[in-house]
Amino acid sequence: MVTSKPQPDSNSKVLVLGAGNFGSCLASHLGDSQHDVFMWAREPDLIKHFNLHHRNPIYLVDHDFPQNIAAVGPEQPDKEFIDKMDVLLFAIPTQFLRANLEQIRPKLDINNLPLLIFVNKGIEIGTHALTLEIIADTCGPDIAKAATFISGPSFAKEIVERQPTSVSVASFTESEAVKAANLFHQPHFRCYTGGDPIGIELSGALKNVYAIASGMSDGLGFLNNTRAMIITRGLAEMTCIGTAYGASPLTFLGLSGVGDLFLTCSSSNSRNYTVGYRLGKGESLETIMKTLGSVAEGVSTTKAVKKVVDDLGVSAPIASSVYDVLYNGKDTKLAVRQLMELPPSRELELPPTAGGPARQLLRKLGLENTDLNTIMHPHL
Ligand SMILES: NC(=O)C1=CN([C@@H]2O[C@H](COP(=O)(O)OP(=O)(O)OC[C@H]3O[C@@H](n4cnc5c(N)ncnc54)[C@H](O)[C@@H]3O)[C@@H](O)[C@H]2O)C=CC1
Ligand SMILES: O=C(CO)COP(=O)(O)O
Repeated sequence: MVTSKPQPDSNSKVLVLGAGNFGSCLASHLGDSQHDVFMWAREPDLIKHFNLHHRNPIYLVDHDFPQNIAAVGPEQPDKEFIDKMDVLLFAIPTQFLRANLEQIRPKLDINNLPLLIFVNKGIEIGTHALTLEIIADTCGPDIAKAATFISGPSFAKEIVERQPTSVSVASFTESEAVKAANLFHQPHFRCYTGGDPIGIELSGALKNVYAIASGMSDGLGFLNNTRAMIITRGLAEMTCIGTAYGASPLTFLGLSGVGDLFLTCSSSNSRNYTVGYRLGKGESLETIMKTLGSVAEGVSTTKAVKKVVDDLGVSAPIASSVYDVLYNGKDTKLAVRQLMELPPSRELELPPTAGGPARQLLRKLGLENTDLNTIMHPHL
C-alpha cells in the first residue's frame, strides 16, 4: 500500500524529468499556473542557458518560459530533493524510462508518495512492456497502481501557444487521475479522466506506427483518399490489437486513440509522420534518424508491436508493412501495392476480449478482478 500526498494546491512543487519538447512544454504549462517547477535535464549547456535566459536552446527554442521554472541536473536529483516534490512528471522517451526509474525508486517514500505522471507514448523493445509494466518492474506494483498516464492529441508546440487542447488522463487509482486532471486543467487545456490506463497507453503507442504509415503514403505522393484509408484502417487495427490485448475497445475511440491518431497521421508537425514522409521520399531510415533531432517513438515501438501482434495472432497488415519497411528494407511502393492487393475482408471483426497480456499485467499489479471495460464505462 502507498500513501499519496494530497491534491497539489496552487503552489505545488513539480519536478519534470526530461527537458525535451514535451517536458519543457508541460513545465511551461504548469509554470503558468504558478507552481514551483523544476525541470531536470541531462544537458549541462541547456541548464545553464535556461536558467540565464528562460529559454530552452534545443527544444521549443522560440518560447519564453515563465520565470518560476528552474532547470536542474544533470545528476539524478537526490532523495532530499525528491521528498520535497508534490509531483514527479516523467517526459522521458520510453526506451530510457526503465534505467531512469531504477535510479529514482530508492528515493521515493511510499508513505508520502508524490503524484506520479507519465506522458511517454511507446512500448519497450526487448521486453514489449508498456510503461505500467516498466513501473511495476522497477518500483513495484503499488507504485504502478498509483501512477497516472496522460495521452491524447497534444503537440508541444501548440500547447505553449495555448491552442485549445484536450487529453485523456488515466490511472488505476481514480483519485490520482483526478489530482492530475485538476493539476493540468486550464481554460485552454481540458482533461478527461478514465480508468483504462492499459488502453490509453496502448493507443498512444500504436498511433505512432500508423503516423509513420500515413507520412509514408503522403511522401509517396498519394492523396486524401489514401490518408483517410490509413487512418480508418489504422484505427480498426489498433482497436483489434487493443481488444486482443485486453484493453477496452471503446478507449480507442477517445482522445488517446482516434484523436491522437488523426492528429499525427495528418500533420507534418508529427515526428513519426515525418519519418514516414521522408521514407516515402526515398531517404534511408539511418539518415532520417541521424538528422531528425528529436525522438520518433514509433520507430522502436513498431518493433515491439510486431512481436505483440504476432504473439496475439491478430491481423495488422499496416503495422506489419511498416515493420517490413523499417526493419526488412522493404520498398515503400511495394509495401503499399501488397497492402492494396490483399483479398477483400470483413471491415471490422474484433477478437475475443479475454486479453492475455492485460490479464497478466493486472495479475502482476494485484488487480486480477479488474474489468477494464467496466472501469472505463461504469454503466456497462
Ligand atoms: N513532443 C510532443 O508533442 C509530445 C511528446 N510526447 C511523448 O513524450 C515523450 C518525450 O518526447 P519529447 O519530449 O517530444 O522528445 P524530445 O526528442 O523532444 O526530447 C527527448 C528528451 O529525452 C531526453 N533523453 C534522451 N536520452 C535520455 C536518457 N537516456 N535518459 C533520460 N532522458 C533522456 C533528452 O535529453 C530530451 O530531454 C515521448 O514519449 C513522446 O512520444 C507526448 C505528447 C506530445
Ligand atoms: O504524440 C504527439 C502529439 O500528440 C506527438 O507526435 P510525434 O511524436 O509524432 O511528434
